[in-house]
Amino acid sequence: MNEPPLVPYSFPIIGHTKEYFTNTESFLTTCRKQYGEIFSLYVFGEIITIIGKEHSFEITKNHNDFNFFEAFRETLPTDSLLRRPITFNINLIKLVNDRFSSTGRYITYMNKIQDALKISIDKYIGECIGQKYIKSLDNVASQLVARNIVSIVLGEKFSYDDEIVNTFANLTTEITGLVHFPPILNFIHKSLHRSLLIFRLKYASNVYPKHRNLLFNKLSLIIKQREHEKKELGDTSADILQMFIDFSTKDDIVDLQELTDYIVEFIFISVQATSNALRYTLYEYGSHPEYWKELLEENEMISNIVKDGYFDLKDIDKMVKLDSFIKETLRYWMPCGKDHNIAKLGLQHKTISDYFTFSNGYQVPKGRNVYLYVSNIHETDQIGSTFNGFRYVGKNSPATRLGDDFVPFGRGRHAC
Ligand code: HEM
Repeated sequence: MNEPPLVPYSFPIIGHTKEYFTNTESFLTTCRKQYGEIFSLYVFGEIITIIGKEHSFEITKNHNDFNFFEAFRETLPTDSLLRRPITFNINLIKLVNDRFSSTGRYITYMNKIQDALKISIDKYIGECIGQKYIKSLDNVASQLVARNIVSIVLGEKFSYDDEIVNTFANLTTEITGLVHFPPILNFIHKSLHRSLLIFRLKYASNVYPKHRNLLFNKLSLIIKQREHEKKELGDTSADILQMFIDFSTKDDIVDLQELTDYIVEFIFISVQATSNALRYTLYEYGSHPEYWKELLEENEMISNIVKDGYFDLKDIDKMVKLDSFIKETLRYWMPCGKDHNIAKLGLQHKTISDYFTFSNGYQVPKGRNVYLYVSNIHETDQIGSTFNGFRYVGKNSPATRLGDDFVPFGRGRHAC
């Protein structure tokens, strides 16, 4: 019997490295024209498979054969750093589902978020009477998001603690900065690249120990304070930190190392993606003055009817133009970011069954890394595709609604 065909793979990337890194988009489009919706490349000693829009849903709908999460755990620096069992991630996801869904308790944090935003805006931007120059939007966006997360997770009091806000803001970027270099050692053996990453993270830089020690020390103080203030704390059911403390408590003793790891992991999942989304939205806003008037009018209209100075979810739902503008930004930029080298590929998956067979008969073997060709799925790779900030107005398609053609938050069982 004939073996079903494996996904065809093209020329080694090394021969085309310059083209690949200088103009990934046109390189991938050329490959797609040549090989179709599924093709593989030989990148730094490893074969990777790339899937365009026609077959992407087969992956996202077949999470039993393709495990995003395993790949996520294998590639996130936290896996090498923390080495926690799978229950650790399950607990974390349970907490996020319970506390952060828009229908659930998220509403409890709305005022905290707005207070934290006001502090950050005053501190990093201030009054804008004339024009202002923001030196690093990247820093400002991470500080804005980090302060919110600190306020929600550790409590409002800590949103004034700049040391802790800085750690929340910088931990992910500084660590991913350390691990972003091409896996050239794959040519010798795959495990060498991984070993080098772990070495760089753990021993060759003090970035991780510095942030971790700060978190550990602050958390031990918080735990001691909580012991004293037990009665005054009252109902802690909306308290995220308490949930992390409960996960880390055995026989009435809090394992502070484990608690610190929960906070580190939470920073990884929440801060960078959100501050990237904010930064990208501001870039698009800045470069499209034609939208300013309408977006401001919508905002002013809703701000004028807000009574106690805080927006609630209903007010925010009324900002349909802003929501559409954000969704269009995410379509262009996420989940990979236009500014990265391998910008157009994202949501890495790994085959976990012996073989995965696509509807066109092609197969990928076990262990193969598969990437979604996101700009193809989002159709931003099409000639003539233009940014249309109000594309989704009146379409009943909010930024949080996922679909086969909109994957910034992933798709399927492990979607954000
Ligand atoms: C604009 C902001 C964000 C973006 C674009 C984003 C994007 C993503 C993406 C692409 C995934 C992978 C989905 C997949 O496997 O298909 C993911 C997973 C996840 N995200 Fe987000 N995320 C954002 C904000 C957040 C925040 C603020 C939190 C926490 C409060 C969070 C918690 C999670 C968790 C727990 C997972 C893992 C889900 C699972 O494996 O079941 N994300 N996110």
